Amino acid sequence: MPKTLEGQITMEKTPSYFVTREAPARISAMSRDTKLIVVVRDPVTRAISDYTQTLSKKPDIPSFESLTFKNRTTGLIDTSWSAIQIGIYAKHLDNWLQYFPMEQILFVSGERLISDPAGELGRVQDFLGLKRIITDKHFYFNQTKGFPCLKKAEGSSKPHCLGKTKGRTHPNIDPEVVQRLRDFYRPFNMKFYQMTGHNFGWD
Ligand SMILES: Nc1ncnc2c1ncn2[C@@H]1O[C@H](COP(=O)(O)OS(=O)(=O)O)[C@@H](OP(=O)(O)O)[C@H]1O
Repeated sequence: MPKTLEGQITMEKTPSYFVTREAPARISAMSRDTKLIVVVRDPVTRAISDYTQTLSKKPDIPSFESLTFKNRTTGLIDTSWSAIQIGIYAKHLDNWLQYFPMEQILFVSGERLISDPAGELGRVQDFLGLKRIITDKHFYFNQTKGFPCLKKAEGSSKPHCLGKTKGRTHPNIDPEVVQRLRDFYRPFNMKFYQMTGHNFGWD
């Protein structure tokens, strides 16, 4: 990490840190004051999104339904499949809480980032002790993309949406499998709401 001067904030973005066992100890050893921001979304949608991304690179992989189960007949979920494992947020958070207090971690709702991007970024700015510079007036809803986009990209006067790899159409998944996954995640989600003091409304 580069040295941070007075009045500067250094940011680093690596999604996999949240689920990497060694990351909290290493980051804490570097700086105990580090603030951590994690974007979380409904773990079932997250798993399907994860699968959709892999499918776009390797079209020959087995179906989502077959990867979900260790044994489809008994309904035993394959928790070693990373698409499933990553969504057990309470377990990963437990690991971080061994090194960082809850006050240093902000969980951003992926759902609200879409429905109210300025509101969610308001929380981020407050958490970082920044003035609320980014507000509603910076966004518009792009009907073609189906997502909020920036009215002007940084250093440009043109609107800017996220790229093609963000906001892909998900495949249809057998509703029974989706329900089984909802049942699987419910207790972990409840624990996560308790730990964060925030109901993300996934159930
Ligand atoms: N404004 C806006 N525009 C487009 N997409 C948006 C936006 N806000 C949030 N999202 C959601 O971001 C999801 C992809 O982000 P990821 O961090 O998973 O992408 S990546 O894994 O780093 O490629 C992506 O997930 P999918 O819909 O599953 O593709 C989007 O739902």
